[in-house]
Amino acid sequence: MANMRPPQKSKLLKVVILGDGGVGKSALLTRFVSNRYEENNFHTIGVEFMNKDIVVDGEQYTLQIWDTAGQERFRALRTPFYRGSDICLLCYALDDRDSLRGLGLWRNEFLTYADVEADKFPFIVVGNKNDILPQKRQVSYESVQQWCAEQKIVSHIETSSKAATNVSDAFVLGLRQWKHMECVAEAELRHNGDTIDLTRPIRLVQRRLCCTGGGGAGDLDKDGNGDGDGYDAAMRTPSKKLFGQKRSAPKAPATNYRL
Ligand SMILES: Nc1nc2c(ncn2[C@@H]2O[C@H](COP(=O)(O)OP(=O)(O)OP(=O)(O)O)[C@@H](O)[C@H]2O)c(=O)[nH]1
Repeated sequence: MANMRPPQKSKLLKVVILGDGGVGKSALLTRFVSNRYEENNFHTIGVEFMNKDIVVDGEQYTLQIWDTAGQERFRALRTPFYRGSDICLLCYALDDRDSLRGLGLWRNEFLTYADVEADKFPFIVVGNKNDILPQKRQVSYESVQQWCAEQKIVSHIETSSKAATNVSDAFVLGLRQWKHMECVAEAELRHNGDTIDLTRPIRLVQRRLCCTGGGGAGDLDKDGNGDGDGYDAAMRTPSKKLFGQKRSAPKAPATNYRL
């Protein structure tokens, strides 16, 4: 009887993973959601998505994570799914310098089709395969840091889906960046009081928690079993954004697509 608190509502965030074919986008998603790794993955065709519930800084989130096809020939199949995104992971592989060169193109493609403002959107740069031998590395951490600075991207992390290194941290980094940008947007709204959208009173009240978070990345998994590939009720009420999204951008359909 003691613990009768009503269940906390989960915020739904749409995350899109982009990058050249073979950098390990699908492996990253599989490791994060199911804690599995497969050596021989098929190329993704179009898009696929999976859900993952996590708790960060005491708040519950459902991440709806879209894995996209990195091959150019699937461009028309993947781009319609960029709209309504909250976070974008730009991936390259540490043993493939071309995949780093491609990041700018991926970012531009995303900005075009998601219709968001570059400097107000949470991009996370993810260098995958950091388990490789040092002699196989083609991309230095420093060179990517420099590229990120030029693009005004503040979040960069190296991961390994194979060795399960920093994979959850990459998604949490995205979430924290999203939260930070929401706080900034909220502060701007307060500052320009005359432009506050009065149709969103509930959303603004919810946002009081926004800047209060602390804690580390240790509180990730809500359920621990990581099998979040189901269609969650929360998906029918995706959250609205205060930042980044340009006006009148419709949400991508919340359906279980596998093209
Ligand atoms: N060494 C190492 N290899 C990895 C890692 N992640 C993925 N790979 C390898 O890279 C291959 C490609 O991984 P995928 O996840 O299919 O790559 P993708 O980016 O989804 O590729 P597309 O579907 O074509 O866009 C896999 O078959 C693995 O062999 C990693 O962390 N370390």
